[in-house]
Amino acid sequence: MIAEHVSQGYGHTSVLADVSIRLEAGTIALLGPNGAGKTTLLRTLATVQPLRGGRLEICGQDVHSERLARAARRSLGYLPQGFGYDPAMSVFDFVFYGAWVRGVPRAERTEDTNEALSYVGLADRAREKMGRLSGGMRQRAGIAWAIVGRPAIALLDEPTVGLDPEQRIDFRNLLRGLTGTAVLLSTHLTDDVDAVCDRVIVMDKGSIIFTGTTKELKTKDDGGPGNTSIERGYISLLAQGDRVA
Ligand SMILES: Nc1ncnc2c1ncn2[C@@H]1O[C@H](COP(=O)(O)OP(=O)(O)OP(=O)(O)O)[C@@H](O)[C@H]1O
Repeated sequence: MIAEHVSQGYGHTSVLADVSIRLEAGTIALLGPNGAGKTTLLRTLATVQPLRGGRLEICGQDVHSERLARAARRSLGYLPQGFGYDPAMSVFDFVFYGAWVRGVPRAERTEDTNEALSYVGLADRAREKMGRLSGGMRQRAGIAWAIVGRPAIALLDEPTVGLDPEQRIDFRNLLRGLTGTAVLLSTHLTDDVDAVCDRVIVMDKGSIIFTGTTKELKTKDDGGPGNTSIERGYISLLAQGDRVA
């Protein structure tokens, strides 16, 4: 996926300005303070919100019309923050519905749903109602929704929010297994970044202020506030932005 000079907003408010990114197989963290524009960027890349400016290419196809966006969604798994679900729906039906939304061919939907449920360790809970799952299991069902049919790209908006430490470790192991998928993971938690991400994008005030490897982010550590090298590197980048502004 390639996004070039993308701008986005709501009504008269401009949120993203001149954002360019390239996603390839591997896990990329999207870090940024509240209101930086992470959700807006993920929604834009997921083609939920049409571009205001710039260009979006998904799997080699320039997505400049609703028809092309619909076709591109076949290659995209998008898990919104606090995703909605019908509590009375079974886990199987929830993920199966994800396959339908994505346009997975009818003949492959059941097998793909079972595969995604096995992947996230919920095969034995397939008949359970969504409303009866624990927070961690519900989040795993969300991941199954996002990866059913093995999309080339998975866009996950704060998937570790509300998970306890053990569930977060589980989640990281799941992500490590998603080889071949380009995963963009929005998070506030810098330990998630160190544990599973190859690359990091840092956003602030609607712009990208850093793109690089986790190792490169650590070199921004200036010994200031923060508990880990990544956290200090991240905080120092945000502070530099504030000094320039
Ligand atoms: N539907 C909307 N209508 C108007 N403004 C919005 C809407 N959604 C988001 N915004 C504004 O866009 C800006 C970016 O919000 P966004 O949710 O993309 O940031 P974020 O980095 O995901 O924040 P958080 O970490 O809190 O989820 C904020 O100023 C927000 O108030």
